[in-house]
Amino acid sequence: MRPFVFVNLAMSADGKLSTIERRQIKISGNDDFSRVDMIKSDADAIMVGIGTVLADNPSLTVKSPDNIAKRKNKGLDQNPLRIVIDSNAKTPPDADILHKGEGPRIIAVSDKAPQEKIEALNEYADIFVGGEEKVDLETLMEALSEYGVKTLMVEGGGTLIWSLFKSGLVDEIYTCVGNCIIGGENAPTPVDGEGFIKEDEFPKLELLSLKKIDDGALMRWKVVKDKKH
Ligand SMILES: NC(=O)C1=CN([C@@H]2O[C@H](COP(=O)(O)OP(=O)(O)OC[C@H]3O[C@@H](n4cnc5c(N)ncnc54)[C@H](O)[C@@H]3O)[C@@H](O)[C@H]2O)C=CC1
Ligand SMILES: Nc1nc(O)c(N)c(N[C@@H]2O[C@H](COP(=O)(O)O)[C@@H](O)[C@H]2O)n1
Repeated sequence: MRPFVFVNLAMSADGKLSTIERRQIKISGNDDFSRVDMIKSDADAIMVGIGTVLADNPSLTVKSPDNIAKRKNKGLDQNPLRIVIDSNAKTPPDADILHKGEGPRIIAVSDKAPQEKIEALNEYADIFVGGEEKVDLETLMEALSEYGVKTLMVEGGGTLIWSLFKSGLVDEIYTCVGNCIIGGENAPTPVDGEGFIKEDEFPKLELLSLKKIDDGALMRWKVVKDKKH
């Protein structure tokens, strides 16, 4: 058993998540930010990689008072469970994700994470330990399911999204294409990592919807399971 996993990302018209300096930038507009807040507030949990925490210092909180009120009325915490994939326990103890907003957090580390760093983070978050070098995402998903997580939103970055696709752990992906060009051959893209080589390994997608949003476009894709092309 694992949660339903959907990725949400914003990329430039030339397919970049950020600049070569990995600096956080606004790619999508206000309507998209409202949409993201809504789907985040409907999710049981939200996940990012440590690369994103170090680059952007996100809080991953629900921002709109209406969305917060809706969660509270359902008896939920103000924010979904926030999860960082962090093999070496490098999350800074003063990171916004650990301090801003109410609600539980999990830092997922691998067996090689230093014990003293785990203990420091354990003051603010539960710790999941699994995987020799990198976090074992499959085992983590099973643990999240047992924890009651039915829907999991993944906010990036490209390295984590690659691992999830490689392990067949993505069900849907929202791609917001903003009206800008970033460029840079080493700038992060939605799916980085090693990349698939053979055509029959490419995850196949079905387009569920396509619409204009702000001055860009929003696509919602379903990952087609067990179909090779
Ligand atoms: N435009 C957008 O929607 C978003 C953009 N970003 C951008 O993405 C960039 C950060 O992305 P990345 O550097 O790719 O970092 P990332 O956020 O994908 O984190 C990857 C890191 O997680 C750790 N990790 C542990 N276990 C892992 C596993 N099993 N699989 C994969 N990673 C594992 C590794 O240390 C790895 O380097 C930043 O520039 C950020 O601004 C991030 C989120 C959303
Ligand atoms: N959906 C979306 N659109 C953009 O234009 C973006 N730049 C991002 N970036 C990611 O969203 C996260 C926001 O964190 P906060 O909760 O607002 O602190 C952060 O991880 C950015 O990388 N997303």
